[in-house]
Amino acid sequence: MHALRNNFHNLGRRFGRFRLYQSHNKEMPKTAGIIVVGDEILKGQTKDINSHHMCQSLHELGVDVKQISVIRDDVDVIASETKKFSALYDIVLTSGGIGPTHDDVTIEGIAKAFEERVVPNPTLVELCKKYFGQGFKDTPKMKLACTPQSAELHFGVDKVKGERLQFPLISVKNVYIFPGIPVLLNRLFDNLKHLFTTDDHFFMEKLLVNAFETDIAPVLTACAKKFDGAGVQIGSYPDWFNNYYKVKVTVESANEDATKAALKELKDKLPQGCLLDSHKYCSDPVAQNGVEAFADIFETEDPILHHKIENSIEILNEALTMYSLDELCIGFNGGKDCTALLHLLYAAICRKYPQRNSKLQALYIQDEHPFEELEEFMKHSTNRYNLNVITMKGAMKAALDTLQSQQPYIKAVVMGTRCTDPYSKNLSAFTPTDGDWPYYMRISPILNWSYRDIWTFLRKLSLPYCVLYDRGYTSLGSRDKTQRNEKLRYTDNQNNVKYRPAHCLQNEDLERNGRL
Ligand SMILES: Cc1cc2nc3c(=O)[nH]c(=O)nc-3n(C[C@H](O)[C@H](O)[C@H](O)COP(=O)(O)O)c2cc1C
Ligand SMILES: Nc1ncnc2c1ncn2[C@@H]1O[C@H](COP(=O)(O)OP(=O)(O)OP(=O)(O)O)[C@@H](O)[C@H]1O
Ligand SMILES: [Co+2]
Ligand SMILES: [K+]
Ligand SMILES: [Mg+2]
Repeated sequence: MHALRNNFHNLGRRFGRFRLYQSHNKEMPKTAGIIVVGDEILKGQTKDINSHHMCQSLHELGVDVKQISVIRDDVDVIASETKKFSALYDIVLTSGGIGPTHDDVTIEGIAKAFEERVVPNPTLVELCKKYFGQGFKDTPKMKLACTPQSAELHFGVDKVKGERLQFPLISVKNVYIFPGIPVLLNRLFDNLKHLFTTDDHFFMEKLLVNAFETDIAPVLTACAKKFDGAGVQIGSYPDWFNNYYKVKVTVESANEDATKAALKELKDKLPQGCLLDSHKYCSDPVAQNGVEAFADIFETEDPILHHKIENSIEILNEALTMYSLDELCIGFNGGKDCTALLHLLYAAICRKYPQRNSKLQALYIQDEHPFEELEEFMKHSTNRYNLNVITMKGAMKAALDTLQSQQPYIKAVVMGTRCTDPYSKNLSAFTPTDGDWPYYMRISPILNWSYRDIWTFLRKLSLPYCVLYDRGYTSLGSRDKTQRNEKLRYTDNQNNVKYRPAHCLQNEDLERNGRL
């Protein structure tokens, strides 16, 4: 049975794309199954990243991964799963369980699947001798030199050094046995890609859709059905935190024309206006952080905001000449104003210090009852801008007092205050804190920006902002003292109460309507 299958494989290899696949004999991409072995994964003590890496790489190579199975370190379980996968898929990749200890039984399990014995492999014995010295045979290391009888060895070549890798990948029939340690697995995989390379290639297109999944499901279902025969797969992936679209729809197949046809069908059938223009959306605005880039974008469309941006950048540059990065922090609590400001400050810092190692410091005075969504957004921003967040609890004045004693080198706080904020009418770009506050220099680069300016800036650059602003909040304080803005309330045609996003607020004077 396996000899027969292997013959088909060899045939397939020889004739390129014309391969025979089990019951059907039409042209289909090569299939794969992945078996992840390890008690530690099932116990939640280790997170499996190996299958993810394999799936990514195999997909790039045109291999259709059909299944991942996570199983425990047990000879019989490994044997039965291997037998099943080996018959179902063109290739099988296993991860883990090939070390020297009692719980490493993958080799034994795979041998059992094919009714083979585990025997010393002469090449591996030689290698182990070189690596561990003569005496290794009487130690647990001997286990590393043993394989199922029909095993083949595949030596990778280190792409950088050009040398043969020390240890080979072991395969038995169509099963490739990878080590569980991620760096070893990745090294082997990346240096042995030719084993898995196919003539196929997946053609993927994506649509970013600003509509609820429930509303587009009928169109997706119809399209998936229509193009199923052509091997087109349609995926729908909601993103709860994206501010610009709700669902990413993917269209994919091994045939470029089929992919294009299905894409066109979707574009025609999805509701008007819900597709995001890919030219207007940037998925990684932080990478495009050049200060010049902002200016260009607004120059013709909004010359007034363009001028304000340039002015803000001048203030930031001045701040960066007055204070070192150690002496400076941004007051950042996830609010919209400091989100816009953070992007500007980050760009200015990247320009002044292109080679810097130090992180931008952010001061977060954490409320007793913060919004979960705001904290979530804080975490994302921390990663996105590589921030060093100094979190202080308690009332603002007291928190600043504590900051002074704990981090005495901080001298100035860059803030997203605008002159329409309470008590801020008479602030200027550099104003020390009031007499009854701990002494800091307050730097306010966006004082003269309007509410509208903030939203134009954030949305034009596709910057991520806290999702609460998409749900009717227009200004954020503590959870117990902040509500949605009633000006954004409406009832939809099914009589449900809904709120428009913050950027739709027309009358800017009502920004703080939801603040109690
Ligand atoms: C670093 C820092 C310094 C501040 N300095 C002052 C100050 O000198 N005088 C003042 O009245 N408020 C000061 N505040 C408080 C702010 O003006 C404002 O009340 C606070 O950011 C809350 O704004 P919100 O009510 O819009 O949420 C300061 C806040 C921070 C984070
Ligand atoms: N808890 C805090 N921790 C650190 N900085 C803060 C905090 N609260 C306010 N700030 C600073 O003061 C600025 C003004 O606060 P404000 O609440 O008006 O703006 P925001 O939080 O950015 O947005 P929004 O007006 O939508 O709440 C912020 O942009 C930020 O720089
Ligand atoms: Co504000
Ligand atoms: K889905
Ligand atoms: Mg706020």
